[in-house]
Amino acid sequence: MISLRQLTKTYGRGHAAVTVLDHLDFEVPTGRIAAVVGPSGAGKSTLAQCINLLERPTSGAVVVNGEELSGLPEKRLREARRRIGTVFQSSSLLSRRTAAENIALPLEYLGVTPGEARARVAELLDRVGLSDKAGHYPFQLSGGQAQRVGIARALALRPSILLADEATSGLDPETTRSVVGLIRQLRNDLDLTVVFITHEMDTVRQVADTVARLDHGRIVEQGDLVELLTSHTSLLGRSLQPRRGHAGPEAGTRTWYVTYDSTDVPGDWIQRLTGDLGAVVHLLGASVETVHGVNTGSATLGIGTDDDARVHGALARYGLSGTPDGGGGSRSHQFLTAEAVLEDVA
Ligand SMILES: Nc1ncnc2c1ncn2[C@@H]1O[C@H](COP(=O)(O)OP(=O)(O)OP(=O)(O)O)[C@@H](O)[C@H]1O
Repeated sequence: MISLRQLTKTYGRGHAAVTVLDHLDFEVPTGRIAAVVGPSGAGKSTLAQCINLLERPTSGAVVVNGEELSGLPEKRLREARRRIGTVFQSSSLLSRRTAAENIALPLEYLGVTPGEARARVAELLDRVGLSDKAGHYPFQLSGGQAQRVGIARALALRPSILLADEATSGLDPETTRSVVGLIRQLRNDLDLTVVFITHEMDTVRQVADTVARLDHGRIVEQGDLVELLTSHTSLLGRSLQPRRGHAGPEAGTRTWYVTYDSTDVPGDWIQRLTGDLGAVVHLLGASVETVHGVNTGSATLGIGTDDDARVHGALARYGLSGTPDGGGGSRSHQFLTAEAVLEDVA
């Protein structure tokens, strides 16, 4: 488990002082993957550096499995860092070392014997599916393979916490999916606690158990991923929904923005809604996906009735909530982009 207690980081002094993390409280139980999202400048990188103890917090505590690491003297801090493995954005491999030699680096610093290091590196290469790339140099690896080597290196010293700082940023969607799958697999196998810092909402939906939104140096909203995705009142949940466009309405219909507001929306809800309302229901756009076994998503409909109360009632019957276009819905009821929602709240 990792626990951040009243974590504060201030750069500079006096009039020039900037408080980037402001008495932030955050906890990730053992074996869970917590995504941290937030707008540019919210303090995500600073948070990552305080978690892996590359930066000392100005005040507050970083506690791992009950032990406060942030207050340790320098020598013990070096040892404490071993409990937190970090994967960075560009895997930051040394170009003159092979994949195996890069993974061995933390073991060499620790003074592990060459024989032990070889065995551990072979095991780690196997875990990340790259046993056949041991002798390859970084320029001979794809972006996804390099990131896998970075993950293996982060795990070399058997940390209990894995910190991923924009670890999939810059990777294509297919490679991201495979790296995310690996992280979830490693979490399962090694009971890792994972803090996954990212600005990519699509990745959050694939990787996270829980999501926290950082803003102005504090966690301002957090929750279980599926609960957030099925809550029409959560701005964070809305910002997690995929972005999409939709077709224009046909004459005689009104546009409705509909979200899955329950974990058991029936698959044939559009058909049932049409029957209930006795009116046309045109599908103008939709994005539905299964997240951790639950169907979540949103749709834009053109509905051929002006009886809003009946539409609200019918939607609620199937675990959906909706807002008609121009029907007094606030901006937050429309499908905003992730950035717009995050800025809206800022
Ligand atoms: N060493 C430093 N000295 C002074 N200010 C800093 C320092 N590092 C970061 N900051 C300031 O802290 C704030 C948060 O920066 P940080 O890089 O943590 O945000 P971020 O959420 O990671 O942003 P992005 O998504 O754009 O990378 C910014 O206003 C930045 O200028």
